Amino acid sequence: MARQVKIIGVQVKDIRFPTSLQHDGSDAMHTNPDYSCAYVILNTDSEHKGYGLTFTCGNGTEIVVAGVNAMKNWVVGKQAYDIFNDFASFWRKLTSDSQLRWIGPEKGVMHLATAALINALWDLWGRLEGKPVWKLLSDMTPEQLVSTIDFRYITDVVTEKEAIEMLRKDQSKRAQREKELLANGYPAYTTQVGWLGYSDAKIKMLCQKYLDQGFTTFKVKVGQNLENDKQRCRMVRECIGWENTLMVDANQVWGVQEAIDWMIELKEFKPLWIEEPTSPDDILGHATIAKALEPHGIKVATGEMCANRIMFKQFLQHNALQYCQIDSARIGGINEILSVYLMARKLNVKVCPHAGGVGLCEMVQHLQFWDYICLNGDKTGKWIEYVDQQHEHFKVPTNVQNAAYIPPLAPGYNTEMFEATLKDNEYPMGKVWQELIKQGKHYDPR
Ligand SMILES: C[C@H](O)[C@@H](O)CC(=O)C(=O)O
Ligand SMILES: [Mg+2]
Repeated sequence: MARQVKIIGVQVKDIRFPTSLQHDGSDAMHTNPDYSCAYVILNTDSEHKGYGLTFTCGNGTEIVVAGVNAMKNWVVGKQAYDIFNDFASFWRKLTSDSQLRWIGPEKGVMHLATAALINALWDLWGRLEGKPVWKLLSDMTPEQLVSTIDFRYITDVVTEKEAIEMLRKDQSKRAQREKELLANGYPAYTTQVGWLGYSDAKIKMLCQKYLDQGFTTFKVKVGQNLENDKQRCRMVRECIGWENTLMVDANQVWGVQEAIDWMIELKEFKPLWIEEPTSPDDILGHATIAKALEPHGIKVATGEMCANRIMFKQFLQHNALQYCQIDSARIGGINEILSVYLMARKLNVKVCPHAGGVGLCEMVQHLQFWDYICLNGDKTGKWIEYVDQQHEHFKVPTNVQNAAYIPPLAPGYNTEMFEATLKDNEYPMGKVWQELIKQGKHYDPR
């Protein structure tokens, strides 16, 4: 019989890191991000807690915090296993609250807040079972796994029955794949060389650093200035050579034709993909770009700002992406992300998770490990993004060795931050922010 563990309280904090000071995380659209998160702590009547977060870029985190506060009554007072044993129904109730859904539905701030809460629930579940989340997922029967997913709006691409069949197909291979993954890890690519605000000297130094660490796949930000993009791509190619892989990321700055024209100018650098070439909502625009760039050998990647499974469904249905970049904190947490993996598998599209942000590397690895063990079994031409930032604030940070993510063994979703981090980085009263505000050094949009 399932244990009785009651959720007795939800705390949510606005945690920010002043990354804009060094231009860490900068791109053509987000020129001054302060990597931040709405950080959720689920208190229970046991010794266990659950920790979850959703990523933000600084200002606005307080709105996501308000979103979590508006939803927390769905969780407080509930038995954790009542949620886990009928997770899809709980997820649907949370995202379909008859009043709150008007300010979504299933998108924007409310869906970020959903992700933070749902991520905390999965962390709690992993801790209660004494398993890292990737293992919790991988040990589920196909029926149990599918019972966590709300299939509303996606059965025209994948039904529950088909999902169970897909998962059953490779059930006998799970143990061998898990062993292989624990031994070799999962390939990572790095974006750390590519933030748009970095100087040439810093980019060259970082290329060498990550080459020395064994990385063979690198991503560079583009889209602000064509001549500057050419110069930086040339410089990065000179550092990493032509045998290694380069991707470029425009973070939505272009219109459709502009994206095509700009990328034809950059094709001499042989980028594998152009990421987020245009508005994240423009499915047919992405399809047009993908078609136009196909003869030039450039694929389209997107997903870090894809609002929900329905948008992903249409991107996948319309060949609007060739690399599907699920994000662990953008759509409504693991339950919804699993449905995207299932659709991508059915339609034969590669998933390469997005991880540029706080805690995203920590979380998203679990999902890709599960995909490898239970669904896909193939790592060829796939990577998990790796950015080398804010890991020191997590109790169990990512472990990337020789450009491969090594599966964590600690229970949970790797989302717990140190107490000192929460105290010092809480916005605006934490020590870090009080000092910056006093010195006038914090980001000011004016
Ligand atoms: C604002 C974030 O750093 C963003 O640039 C991340 C991103 O696009 C990526 O990692 O990809
Ligand atoms: Mg990106």
